[in-house]
Amino acid sequence: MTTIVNYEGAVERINAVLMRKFGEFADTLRLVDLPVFLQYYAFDVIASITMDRNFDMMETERDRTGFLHKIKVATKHHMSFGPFPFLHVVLARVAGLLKMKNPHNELFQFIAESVERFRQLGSKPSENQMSEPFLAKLLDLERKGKINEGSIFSSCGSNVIAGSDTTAITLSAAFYYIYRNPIVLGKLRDEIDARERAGLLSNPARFKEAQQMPYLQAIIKETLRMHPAVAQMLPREVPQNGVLLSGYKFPAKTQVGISAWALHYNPDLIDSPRAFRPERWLEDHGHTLPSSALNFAFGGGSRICLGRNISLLELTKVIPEVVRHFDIRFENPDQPWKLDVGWFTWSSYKCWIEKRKPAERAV
Ligand code: HEM
Repeated sequence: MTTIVNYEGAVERINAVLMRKFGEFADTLRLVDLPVFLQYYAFDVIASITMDRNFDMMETERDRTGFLHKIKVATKHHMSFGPFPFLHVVLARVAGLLKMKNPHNELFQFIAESVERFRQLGSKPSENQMSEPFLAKLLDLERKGKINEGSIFSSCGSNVIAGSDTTAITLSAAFYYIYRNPIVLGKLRDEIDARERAGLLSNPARFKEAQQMPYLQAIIKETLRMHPAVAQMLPREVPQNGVLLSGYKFPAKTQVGISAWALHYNPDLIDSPRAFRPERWLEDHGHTLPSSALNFAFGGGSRICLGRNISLLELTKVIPEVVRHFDIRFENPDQPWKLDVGWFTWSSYKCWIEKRKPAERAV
């Protein structure tokens, strides 16, 4: 987590844009497609952390680069053909014959421009950068001969592809659950206001301060349990000599795995799995803490998500800021959100953003 705090400046800069845009939405009474807008946010923030540049998606309120759409198309493709890896070779040949472009070409172009810019700057962060971007660290490793240019491209590309939709989906779920549950919203606001009064919460919240807020952290855990962004089974290959799992013997090279959704909603592991109850993660609640198996949104073992701490930095910083200053009113409060399940579990809902009334703030 210590290295992650290096990226706090980048997150703060992008959060300031989000807060300004929310203010504009409130002033103009706009009905907002929040999950889509949060995708713009997540793309801008991960690009800023990685390359000290952003895609200006929030400012322009559109998928300016087309990356968002292309990543969605690519993940739908992986969803359909992932279980049949041999088909990738055939499809890649067909795409080549049809002269179809790689959907990630523009992203690699964007990365190439950023690498070039950093090389010219001598890897120095720009003036308004409070912290060292990920790319500067990669170029440093390259200079020391530890990685090559291919690794720089794949690392920056992975950050954007793996770290944008996932974080946006989790944030959309967090706001959905918080604002659909007035008791949860009230408790979080009490925590925020009390900390602010005690001088323990800056404006905007520092990561270290918000990490010390038990209810906020319980909300993040419960959101990741209720709505893991990756819906697919996370596959692993059984090693030589096979393996015994739950009394079943699996031979070497068998693909085994589980989806976080199957685990997180397993009634043998958790009471009322469909209820959003952050309290279940709080130790002083007189019950046993949930099993660590219910913490599988980032996967596990040697292939566990490499960006989990970055996304926890983003969630921990942005949720209290929004809740402190804004209310959310849903277009269809009596209907559940719509879900689009593929590789990821995208959600869809519209809402009005409203400024929180000063009288409600006990500060
Ligand atoms: C809430 C947000 C996120 C969720 C729910 C999430 C979820 C996941 C999951 C389920 C995996 C597969 C793990 C496994 O097979 O055990 C994964 C892998 C990965 N994630 Fe994330 N992720 C998130 C954010 C990020 C961010 C922000 C980044 C980059 C900055 C990132 C980078 C990666 C990478 C590089 C891998 C591949 C790791 C490997 O195969 O060794 N993720 N993520």
